[in-house]
Amino acid sequence: MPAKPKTAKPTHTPMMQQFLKIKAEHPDQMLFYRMGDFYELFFEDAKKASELLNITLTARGKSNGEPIPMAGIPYHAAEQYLPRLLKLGVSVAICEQVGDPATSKGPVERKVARVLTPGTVTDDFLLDETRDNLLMAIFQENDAFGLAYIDLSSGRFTLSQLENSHSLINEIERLQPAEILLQEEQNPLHKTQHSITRRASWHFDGDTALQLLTKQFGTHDLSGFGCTDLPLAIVAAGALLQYVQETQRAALPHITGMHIESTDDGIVLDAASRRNLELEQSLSGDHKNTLISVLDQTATSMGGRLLSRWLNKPLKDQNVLRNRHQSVECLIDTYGYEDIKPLLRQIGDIERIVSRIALGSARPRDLSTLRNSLTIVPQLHSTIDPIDFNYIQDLRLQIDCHSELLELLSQAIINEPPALIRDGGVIAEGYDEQLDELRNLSQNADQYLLDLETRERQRTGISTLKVAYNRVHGFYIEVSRLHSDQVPPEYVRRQTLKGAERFILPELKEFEDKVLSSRERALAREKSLYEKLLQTLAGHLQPLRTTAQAIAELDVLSNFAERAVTLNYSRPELTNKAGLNIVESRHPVVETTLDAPFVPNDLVMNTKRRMLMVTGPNMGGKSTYMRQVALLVLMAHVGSFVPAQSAVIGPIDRIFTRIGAHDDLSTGRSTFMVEMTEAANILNNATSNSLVLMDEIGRGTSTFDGLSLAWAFAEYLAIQRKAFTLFATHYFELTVLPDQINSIANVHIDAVEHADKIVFLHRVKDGPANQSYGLQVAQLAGVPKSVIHQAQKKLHALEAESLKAPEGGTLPLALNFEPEPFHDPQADAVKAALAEIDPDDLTPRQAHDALYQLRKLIK
Ligand SMILES: Nc1ncnc2c1ncn2[C@@H]1O[C@H](COP(=O)(O)OP(=O)(O)OP(=O)(O)O)[C@@H](O)[C@H]1O
Repeated sequence: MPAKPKTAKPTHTPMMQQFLKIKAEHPDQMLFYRMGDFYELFFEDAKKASELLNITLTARGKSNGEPIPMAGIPYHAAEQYLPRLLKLGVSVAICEQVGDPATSKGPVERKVARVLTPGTVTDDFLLDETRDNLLMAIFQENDAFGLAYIDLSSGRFTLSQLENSHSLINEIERLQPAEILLQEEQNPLHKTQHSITRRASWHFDGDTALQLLTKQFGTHDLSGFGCTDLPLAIVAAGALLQYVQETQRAALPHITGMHIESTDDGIVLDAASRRNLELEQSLSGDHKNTLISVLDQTATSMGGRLLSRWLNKPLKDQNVLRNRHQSVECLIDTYGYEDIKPLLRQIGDIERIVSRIALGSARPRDLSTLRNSLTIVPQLHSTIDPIDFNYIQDLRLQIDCHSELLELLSQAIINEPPALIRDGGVIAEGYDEQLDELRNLSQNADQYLLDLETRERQRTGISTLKVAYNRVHGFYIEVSRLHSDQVPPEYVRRQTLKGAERFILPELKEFEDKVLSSRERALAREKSLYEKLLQTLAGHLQPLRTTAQAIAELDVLSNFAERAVTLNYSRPELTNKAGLNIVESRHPVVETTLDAPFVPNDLVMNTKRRMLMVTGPNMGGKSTYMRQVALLVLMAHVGSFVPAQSAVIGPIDRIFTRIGAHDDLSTGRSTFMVEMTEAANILNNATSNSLVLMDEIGRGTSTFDGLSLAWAFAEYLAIQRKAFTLFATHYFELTVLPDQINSIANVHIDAVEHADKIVFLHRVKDGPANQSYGLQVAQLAGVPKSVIHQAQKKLHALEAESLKAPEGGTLPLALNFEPEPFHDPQADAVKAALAEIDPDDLTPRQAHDALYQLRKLIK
């Protein structure tokens, strides 16, 4: 909730009135109000900040008789607190003192200098270098949605139009925006964990959007961007641009156009599949044991972010993918990746630096990093030169040396500049004559003062005379009280202390003015040179950005090359012939976590073998097998090599997964409901080019219902949808399906029983499994022996009954057992022994012995 200060009343101090006026303009942001060396927060903002940041809540003055809640943070600590607030989805308005306190009547003039919101920050310390920071706007009309999103720190601006809320949720899940703009009264997201900013309806207007966008891009209309038939997306883009302009309060020269994204470009992965395949986040919620944790050894943060974008948007275009695969192969063959990597490691985040240059907020170290990075480019060129492949050579051309800029930066910025331009010391000597002169003047002051001190000591004969400086009195001459009567008449007394007296000289005063003003002038000169430098650099945004993007791509490709060599991946072959033929495939993540060797497995699917019914013991490796196929297909479609000996992959349009069961508490859906919703999506949308993973569908309900549903789903997918489906199940009844439907085949994961124990072979073989080994696995898991014993009895009874069932009725389900008490063999033995004992017949000695015997039975 935004802070709601009461309307300004005359009872407020002038400063509080000023605060309330500014706060009224920023009701949705936490207002950091600068007072001297602190940012102060008042009213609700103070309470919220104290809670979120764990800072002390105090009070200042009174409002309507009540103390005003207040909390504060030192201004230099803001960089520690701001990221925490933004991460929690809180937007902040930073209000600075702009007037001079010395000359102000009443409170010093203040203005909001910056508005920081989770989706619009671009400062290094507020961003996660490994991921894009996206601001998204959504506009809804009936069931359709216009979507626009921007990564402000790269200027990448993208639009799309979506047909239903399902696609919208998928896009949000894929993009993970830091902040979402929604029209006030629209609520297409219901409960969401993303940070939402509500905007008034008039921000979502078609005409305004058109005007704003054409003005920003300097175009007559938007036809050049190919979005004229995307009216909803344009509305969203307009609302988004308006918000960015409002929060940045600066020109946005790096936002030069928009890119239209169509869901047809890539392989569609819905939100559930994205989660199930653990691409960037494991099911337990962390980064460990995810696909990206295995695949990402990129050398630059730009490369890391590009890899993440690629993984989240696998492509269908086989030409682009072949280029990537071929590039990876060339980088391996020439060992180019080995030489490129150490060079790339020395390259900074040019992409983000360029955006900060565009926004005028680049810091001195951004410029030195840019300079140091550009210095590496010639070496990078000579490493790439021998690689004889067009695609790589095109990248080389895009990576420009920017020699002019490099020279400019080398001359302008000192080697290791300070973090901020505020105190100067950034511009190098020799860059600007005037600056050098002013600096000389102030630097030579020390020598002048030493000379003056020596001269005056000689002239007055006072050997303890000193020349010194303080902020109140400026430069002065100090003489001990003992000698104060020896000072010459032109000394003007300034201050009398206990043991000393301080004087000034007209000459000293004159010098002081000159030095101090030269310092100020040097600083002002330096700041203006810095501004000019930023402006010059801003004239080269596009070529710099092209360089950054090409470096990022080269990084990802050499990363793929290195991963392929290190992890023994091979180049996939993409064909137009439907099907998958994979030899000796492995799970890219599981294989890195095992101590034992991973057992590789083959997979053959084609138009005659569209569905594989996968059976086998629990823990046998069914889920692993199915997931590894999906991951391998996905990896091939981002340009990576794959963990297999060979892989021939036909066209794939979507990957669907229905794996695992969990309650979706945020939307109030039970495990079974989640399972059925995901299954419904698959049944409705899978095509003959889709890859579908169905893992133990139906287990969330009664056996009859579950089996019937699984059966019907399998039939529908095989006959109606003709999708390439891996269907793992424990319902053995389903293994008869291949007899009825030609395109279904049975495979099973092998296991053997050895000395009463199950041994998992993890090997996929043709045909159905002959046993499920559920009890053995339960035993392995530590289920008490008595329970296993009881289960065995039930199992035998069930099997016996099922054999008696009429022909075709293989279901051992219609059995009606009387509930039986559980038997504990130990308890039975003790009971039997006790029954044997007649207490009246025992001597004390025999009773004692009997007790010992009984005790032994329960060991
Ligand atoms: N091909 C393999 N090579 C080596 N180990 C494997 C292989 N496949 C699976 N495993 C190991 O077996 C474990 C269980 O695999 P998985 O979860 O895939 O079994 P499952 O058959 O799906 O079990 P359940 O039916 O209980 O869900 C994995 O965590 C992994 O450690």
